[in-house]
Amino acid sequence: MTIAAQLRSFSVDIAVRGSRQSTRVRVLDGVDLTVERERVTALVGESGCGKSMVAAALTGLLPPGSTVSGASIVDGIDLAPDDPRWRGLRGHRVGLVPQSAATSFTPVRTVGDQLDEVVTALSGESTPARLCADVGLPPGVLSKYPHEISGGMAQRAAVAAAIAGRPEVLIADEPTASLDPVLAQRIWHLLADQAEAGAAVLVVTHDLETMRRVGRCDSVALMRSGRILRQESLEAMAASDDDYVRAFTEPVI
Ligand SMILES: Nc1ncnc2c1ncn2[C@@H]1O[C@H](COP(=O)(O)OP(=O)(O)OP(=O)(O)O)[C@@H](O)[C@H]1O
Repeated sequence: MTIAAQLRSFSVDIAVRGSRQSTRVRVLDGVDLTVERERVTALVGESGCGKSMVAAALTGLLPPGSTVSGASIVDGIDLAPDDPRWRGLRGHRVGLVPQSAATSFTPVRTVGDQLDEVVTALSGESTPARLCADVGLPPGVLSKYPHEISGGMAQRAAVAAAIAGRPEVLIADEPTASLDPVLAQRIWHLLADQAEAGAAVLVVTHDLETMRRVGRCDSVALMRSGRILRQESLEAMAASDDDYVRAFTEPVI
């Protein structure tokens, strides 16, 4: 298996502005994580432990003014947060399904126009209609504005946009958060298909159960307080008798 993206001893401090002065807060603290090609890796952990920051670190989208140490390596390149090469990588080599899918679309243009723009910009082989079909969206969605579709539909449209360029690394931040179980399974299958086609897929999720049922969870990285506690197979993790670990695996195994 080949590593497609990696964080090595990666720490991030972000500036938090108070009413009088700003302070720096450590949000990632020596994170080690590997995301391999042809595999689906789940990133789990309690709320606020830093999962979205990991997604941001691997897509060059950390908050402005962040100070980092360690390495964030994508496609073999060690990239600082302000490296201009991120622009060329995003979409083509690294795709992101953001946590706030609905707000990732501009409100003033139709979903179809925006997907069309993404396909053109990325020289993608698919079409907006085919991408919609892939993620289980009815074709009528293409003529709608983002405020006219449900949160779950926006979520699927965001997945469609992220896979338009067939990125080698696909990072999805809670892609099934506002979906019913049937649609959630469909999205998991879709992500598994991307891995099957060779992509390295990292999914931030609280839904290991559906992931396991779909049968595609090759590795689980467990976070707490800005650190990765362990990264291993779901079965290996389930064998742990640590209370924090069991809280994530017990409902699943
Ligand atoms: N823009 C910001 N300003 C200040 N603090 C932030 C900002 N974004 C995130 N944080 C803090 O960074 C830490 C990590 O946040 P992050 O969103 O990565 O957590 P998470 O594990 O994804 O949480 P959740 O599961 O609730 O989405 C948290 O303590 C959060 O409060």
